[in-house]
Parts: sequence; C-alpha cells; structure tokens
Amino acid sequence: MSERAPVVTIDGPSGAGKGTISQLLAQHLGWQLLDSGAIYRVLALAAIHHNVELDNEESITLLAAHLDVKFLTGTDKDPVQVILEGEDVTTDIRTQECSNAASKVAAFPRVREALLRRQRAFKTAPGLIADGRDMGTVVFPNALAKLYLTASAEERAQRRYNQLQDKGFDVNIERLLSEIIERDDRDMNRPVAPLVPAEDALIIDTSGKGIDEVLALALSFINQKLSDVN
Ligand SMILES: Nc1ncnc2c1ncn2[C@@H]1O[C@H](COP(=O)(O)OP(=O)(O)OP(=O)(O)O)[C@@H](O)[C@H]1O
Ligand SMILES: Nc1ccn([C@@H]2O[C@H](COP(=O)(O)O)[C@@H](O)[C@H]2O)c(=O)n1
Repeated sequence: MSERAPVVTIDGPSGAGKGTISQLLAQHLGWQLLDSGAIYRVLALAAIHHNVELDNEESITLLAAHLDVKFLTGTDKDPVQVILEGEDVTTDIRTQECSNAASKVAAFPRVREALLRRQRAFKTAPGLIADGRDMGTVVFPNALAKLYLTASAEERAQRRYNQLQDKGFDVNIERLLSEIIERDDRDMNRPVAPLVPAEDALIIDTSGKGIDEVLALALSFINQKLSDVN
C-alpha cells in the first residue's frame, strides 16, 4: 500500500450516482477504483452459493475472511470484471436479490472488520477513488477529498428503473422504490459504519442534476483539494 497516494471517497445511498461518478473520476484522473459495494455483493453471493444462512454472523465472517475474489480490468460496459472462486460473477452480483442480501451481511460488525484490510489495499499510486457507504467515515478517514452524493428516493428509484429497463428487465417501480427505502433504512441505522456523511464531506444533492453537472462539481472540489496540498 502506498501511504502517500491520495484518496477521494464517494459515499451515499443506492442510486445516488456514486458508481457512475467514481468510474468517470477514475478514468479522468487515471487512478485506481474501489467499488466496495461489489465486495459485499460478492460475499452475499458466496453465502448463497455455499448455502450459508444470511443471518449467521459467524459463518459469514469466516466466509469474508477467506473470500476468493479477484477484480480484473473489464470492458467499457463493465469496467471491472468480478471473479468469485474462478467464476465470472460480474452480472450475477447486480441482481436485486444480491443487493438486498449484501445489505444484510454488511450489517455485521465482524464481517466489516474482516473486509477492512482488503479494501485499504486498493490504495496505491497514483491515487484511489473509493466508492461505498463508509469510505470517508471508516475505511479512509484521512482521505484528501470526501464527497457524499444523495438524491430523493423517488429519483433514485426512477434511475434504477430506467437502467434495468434499458437492460431488458421487466421491473416494477413501486417495488424498486420500497426496496430502496428498505435498504437505505438498514444501511443508515445499523450499529457499525452506518451510512452518514463524513463531517468534512461535500454533500451534493444530485436530484435534478445531470451526470456532467455532478462530475464538474466533484472535479472542481477534488482539484481544489489537490492544489491545497501541492
Ligand atoms: N446525476 C444523474 N442523473 C441521472 N441519472 C444518473 C445520475 N447519476 C447516475 N445516474 C444513473 O442512475 C443509475 C444508478 O447510478 P449508479 O449505479 O452510479 O448509482 P450508485 O449510487 O452507484 O448505486 P449503488 O450504490 O446501488 O451501486 C445509472 O443508470 C446511472 O446512469
Ligand atoms: N462501503 C460499503 C459498500 C456497500 N455496503 C453494502 O453493500 C450493499 C450493496 O452496495 P452497492 O453500493 O453495490 O449498492 C449496500 O446496500 C450496503 O449495505 C456497505 O455496507 N458498505
């Protein structure tokens, strides 16, 4: 791990645009990208594959400590290819079942502890964009720049609806909205690493803002922080 590599954290609820903005920032700056949600998703999928009950903290922690996952450079469509125990699970981890299961296993303190080192190892030169829920509060508390993206639950559900429809899935917006509200509630109210903005984060409400506008706000904040330290 490079102690000196700058880290930018992007936290916020599901559908706020973290993944989109993180990928664009990583491309623009030529930095590493950590999609920490993918780690929790892979863990949930591993539990499902191995018939481990999602409410069994001890077994899930053991699975987390020995998780055999690799993140490889992917395609333009999926910039990161996710390999679990030798199998490509890039698409499988994006289902609603996996989203909900990920937020259940992520609520266990020992599971989060077991995954900390793996996440911090992504911090390498020339820099890291870290996307998640506790990047700025727990995993990288000394990050150079912290962003917290949010949007109304209705707008986030609409974005997810459009995204899934574009992929040819038959989706119900009411169901998507209630799953988003349920996942927000679990992520924001868990006892460890709850989803909250870091005290020193710039909060961007992306409701009604396009991707380009959010990217420009994020880049201007990051460039300011970079010039402050140089
Ligand atoms: N500012 C925006 N305006 C409109 N649509 C957006 C905006 N940002 C992202 N989107 C779209 O919303 C969808 C969800 O975005 P994205 O996957 O980046 O969210 P996320 O915060 O990473 O969610 P999750 O935490 O569930 O992975 C994508 O289809 C993306 O193109
Ligand atoms: N730093 C993180 C990242 C994610 N989670 C949990 O995983 C779920 C899936 O995350 P996505 O970003 O891929 O949607 C999410 O709902 C969280 O419960 C987390 O706890 N910490």
